[in-house]
Amino acid sequence: MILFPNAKINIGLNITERRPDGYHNLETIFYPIDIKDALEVVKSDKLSFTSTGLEIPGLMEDNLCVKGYHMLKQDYDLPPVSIHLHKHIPIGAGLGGGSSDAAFFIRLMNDKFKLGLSVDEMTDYARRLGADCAFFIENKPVFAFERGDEFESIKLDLSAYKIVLVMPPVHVSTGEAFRGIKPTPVKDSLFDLINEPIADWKKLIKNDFEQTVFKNHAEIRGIKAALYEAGAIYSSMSGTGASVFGIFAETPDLKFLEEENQVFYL
Ligand SMILES: C[C@](O)(CO)[C@H](O)COP(=O)(O)OP(=O)(O)OC[C@H]1O[C@@H](n2ccc(N)nc2=O)[C@H](O)[C@@H]1O
Ligand SMILES: Nc1ncnc2c1ncn2[C@@H]1O[C@H](COP(=O)(O)OP(=O)(O)OP(=O)(O)O)[C@@H](O)[C@H]1O
Repeated sequence: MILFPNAKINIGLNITERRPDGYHNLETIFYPIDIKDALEVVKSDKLSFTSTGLEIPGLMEDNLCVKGYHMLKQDYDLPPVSIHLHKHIPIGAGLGGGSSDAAFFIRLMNDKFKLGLSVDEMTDYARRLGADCAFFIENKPVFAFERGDEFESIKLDLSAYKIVLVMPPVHVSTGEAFRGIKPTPVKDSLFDLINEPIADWKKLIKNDFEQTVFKNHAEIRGIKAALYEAGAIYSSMSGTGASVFGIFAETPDLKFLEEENQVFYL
């Protein structure tokens, strides 16, 4: 069975308080985008994981798909499987690529082996693999809060716009981005601000990680400025970075960025 895990962007990201468990409460809007991996799982005589495409850092057993298999195996009588992942979603990009693979793995195993898991049960399993994973079970635009794994539905459709995603040759780890963050309670919730006209988002909707990540990575700040100069209605770093997206009325000419960066016209 083959599925195509997609990436996400964060529209707004406010870190509101530090939690006793060492995580942070935050507010963000998760929005699915059309940059995808390919994930295949077949029955096998032993568990294996292989990948092609982008090199995935870390050991095979640390891959979130393999962690997902061992997690489900504790509760279900699963046969060994061969997992193959073709990695296309940029890594360490703030695009949730690994988290998406993990969530799609849960969805695929539920279908393939008829585990009978509900959406809520799959979401609970996904939460255990990472704060970003749960969103990808339902995989639709949502307002997320707490660790980023509790959701309120929203109506948000950006299909009338052109979204461009720029990925510089830089890797920002989630842990690095959280270091130096000062949690700040929000005055106006993103749940309300997202309903404001998109032309007002530039002054209303912020990503708190920009203040810490831009300090060490001026090139990421530069990309955001370049997207606004190219006519973006709204631009922001996604998640903990390093990718930056721009929302345009028409497809912009960003050839000057394509030399040093991966540019995705979505
Ligand atoms: C910040 C976001 O990128 C927004 O999309 C995500 O919530 C991060 O989700 P993620 O990459 O799945 O993060 P995890 O792998 O769960 O956590 C990595 C590290 O990020 C920090 N972390 C993550 C999420 C969160 N709400 N608070 C945190 O403090 C913790 O130090 C944690 O050990
Ligand atoms: N299937 C996977 N794909 C990519 N990375 C994975 C995977 N499984 C585990 N990882 C590990 O997770 C780390 C972060 O991966 P990911 O690409 O999800 O980060 P990200 O795009 O910054 O996501 P986020 O928005 O959640 O911060 C990688 O450096 C890698 O070591």
